[in-house]
Amino acid sequence: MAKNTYKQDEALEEPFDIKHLLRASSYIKKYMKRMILAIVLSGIGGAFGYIAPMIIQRALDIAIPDKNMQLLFTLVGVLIGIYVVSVVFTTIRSRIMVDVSQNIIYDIRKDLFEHLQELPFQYYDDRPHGKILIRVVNYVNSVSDMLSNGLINIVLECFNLLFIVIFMFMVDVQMALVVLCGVPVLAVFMFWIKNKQRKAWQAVSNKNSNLNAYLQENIVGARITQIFAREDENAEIFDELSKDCRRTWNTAVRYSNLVWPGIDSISVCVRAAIFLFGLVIFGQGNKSLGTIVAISSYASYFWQPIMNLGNIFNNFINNIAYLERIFETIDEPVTVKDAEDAVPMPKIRGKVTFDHVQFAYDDTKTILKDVSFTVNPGESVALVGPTGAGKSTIVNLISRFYNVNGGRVLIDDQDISRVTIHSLRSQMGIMMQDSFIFSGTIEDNIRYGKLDATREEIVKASKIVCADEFITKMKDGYDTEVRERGSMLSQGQKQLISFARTLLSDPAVLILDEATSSIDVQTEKALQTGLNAMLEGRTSFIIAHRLSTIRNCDKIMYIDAGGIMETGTHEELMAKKGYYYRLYTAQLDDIQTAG
Ligand SMILES: Nc1ncnc2c1ncn2[C@@H]1O[C@H](COP(=O)(O)OP(=O)(O)OP(=O)(O)O)[C@@H](O)[C@H]1O
Repeated sequence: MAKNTYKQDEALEEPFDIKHLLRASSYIKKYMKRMILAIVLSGIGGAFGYIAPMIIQRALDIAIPDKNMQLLFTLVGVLIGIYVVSVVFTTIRSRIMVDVSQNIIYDIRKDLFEHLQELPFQYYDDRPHGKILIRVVNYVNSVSDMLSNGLINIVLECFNLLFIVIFMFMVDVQMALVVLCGVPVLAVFMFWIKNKQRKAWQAVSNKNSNLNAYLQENIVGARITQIFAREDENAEIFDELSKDCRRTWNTAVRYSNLVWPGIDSISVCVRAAIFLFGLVIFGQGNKSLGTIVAISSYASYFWQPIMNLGNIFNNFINNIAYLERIFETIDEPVTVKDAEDAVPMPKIRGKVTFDHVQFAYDDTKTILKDVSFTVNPGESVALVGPTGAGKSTIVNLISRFYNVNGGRVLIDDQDISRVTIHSLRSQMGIMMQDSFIFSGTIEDNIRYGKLDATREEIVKASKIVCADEFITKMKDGYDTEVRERGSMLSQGQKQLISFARTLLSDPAVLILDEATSSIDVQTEKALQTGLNAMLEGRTSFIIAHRLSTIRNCDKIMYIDAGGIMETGTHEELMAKKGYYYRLYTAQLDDIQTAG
C-alpha cells in the first residue's frame, strides 16, 4: 500500500494479471486432492440431476399414454434415487469446500500476520491501520473463497453447461439449436451488466475500506475527540463516508437486481420460442409434448451456469485486485532485517558506540548528522534537549528499529546491523511513554517480559518498582483483568506495570523513553530506589523532560540541531552554563513560579 489516508480510494481496477493467480496456486496445491474429490462428487451429482428431464420425457411420452404403471413407478423411483444422490454428494462437497476454504484463509492470514509483525515502524507510520486490517480480514476471506469455491465452480459450471447441451441434443437436435439461439443475446447482456456490476462492487469495497480506516482512527483517538469536543466535525466526516458507502452500495445492488430480470426475460423469450417452434414451425405433431417439456426444462437450467460463470468472472476480477493488495503487503520489503551472514549477538556487556551516524526518516529532513559517542558498560546516560531534537530517534537506532543512513551503531564493538535482530532486541529493555497494556491479567502483562517467570519472580519485580502496592490493593490482585489497552488503569499504574515487565526481562541495555512521565512525584521518589536497582550493572539511556529525574546519571547529552551539543555530568554541565544549564534553570524557574 502506498502512503494512503482514509480520504483516498485504493486502486482496485487492475488489468487482469495471471501471475497473481499463479502465485496464489501455492496456497491451493496442498488441498488439490480434496478439491478434485469435490469436483468429482459435484460432477456426478450434477450429471445425475440433468437426467431428470429425460426421465420426465419418458414418463410423459411413454409411461402415461401407455398407462404402463410399472414403468411409471420405476421412473419415479429413479427420480427419487437421483435426488438422493445429488443431495448426498452436494452435502459432502460443501463440507470439503468449507474446510478447504478455511484452511486457505488460515494459511494466507498466517503469512500476512507473520510478515506484518516484521515490517518496520515506518510502514505503520505511513498507512491507516484500518486499511491494513481490511486486507487481513475482508480481502483474505474474499480471495480464499475465489481460490477454493471459485475455481471449483468454474470447472463445475463448464461441466454443467456441457452436460445440459449434450442432454438437450440427445433429446432433440432442432430444439436444442433453438435454445442456443438465445446465447448471443445473453452474452451481450451479461457483458454489459457484469462490467457495470464489477465496477460498482469495487467502489463499495473502496468506500468500506475508507470508512474502516476512519472508524479505526476515531476509536483509537476517541478521548482526544471528546477532549477537543470534535464530535460534530467527526460525525460529519463519518456521515460523508457512510453516505459514500450507502450510495455505492445502492448502485451496486441496483445493477445486481437487474441481472435476474434480464436473464429471466431472455429465458422466457427462449421458452416461448421453444413452444412456437415445437408446436407451430416444426409442424404440429412432429415434436412430442415430452420433448417440448424436457427441452423447456433444460432451457431453464441452461441460464444458471452461464449466470454463475458471469458472477465468478466478476469475483475473479475483484479478487485478483484483492490478491494483488495482499501480495503487495506480503512483498512489502522488510527493510530492517537480518543480514545474510548475521550472527547471534553474544551476551551483551553494554558498551554502546555511535560512529559517525547519519539518519533521516525520509528524504525531506536529516535528523542526525554525523553523531558519535561511546557509552561504557553499566553507565547511565540521559538524553535531553528540545522537543523534536532526535532523542527518541537515537534510542530507536540502538534497538535497530530503523537502519542508519550512514555510519555505524556498535554494541560491545559489534556492528548491530551484522547481528540477528532477535538476539539483539531480546537483550534490550525498552520502555516507551505509552506503556502498552494487553488484555489479560496484570500478571499476564508483567509476564510478557519473561514468559516462564514464576509468580514469585513477578511479585519481586513488582515490589522493586513499587507496583506491588497498588496491585495488591485491587480486588483480584495480580489476577485482576485489565481490559484492552489497560483502560481500567491510570497512566502511572500502566507505567509501573511496564517497569515490572521490563525489569523481569533482565535486559543488558535499558532504554527509558519518557517512562516516568505519568508517575506522580511521590511515587517517582519511591520508585527511584527501584529504578536505581534496575539501572545497577546495566547500560541505560534515559529520556526525561523532568530534569530532576536524571541529575544522577553518569552522563548527560544535550541533543539539538541533529547532533550532540554538550556532554558531561550534571555538575559539569551546570558549571559550563551552556544549553543544559539554561534548560535546567528555566525548568527550576517554572517550578518555583508554579509553586
Ligand atoms: N516516523 C517518523 N517519520 C518521519 N519523521 C519522524 C518520525 N518520527 C520522528 N520524526 C521526526 O524526527 C525528528 C526527531 O524526532 P524524535 O522523536 O527523535 O524527537 P525527540 O527529541 O524524541 O522529541 P520529543 O522530546 O518531543 O519526544 C522530529 O522532527 C520528528 O518530526
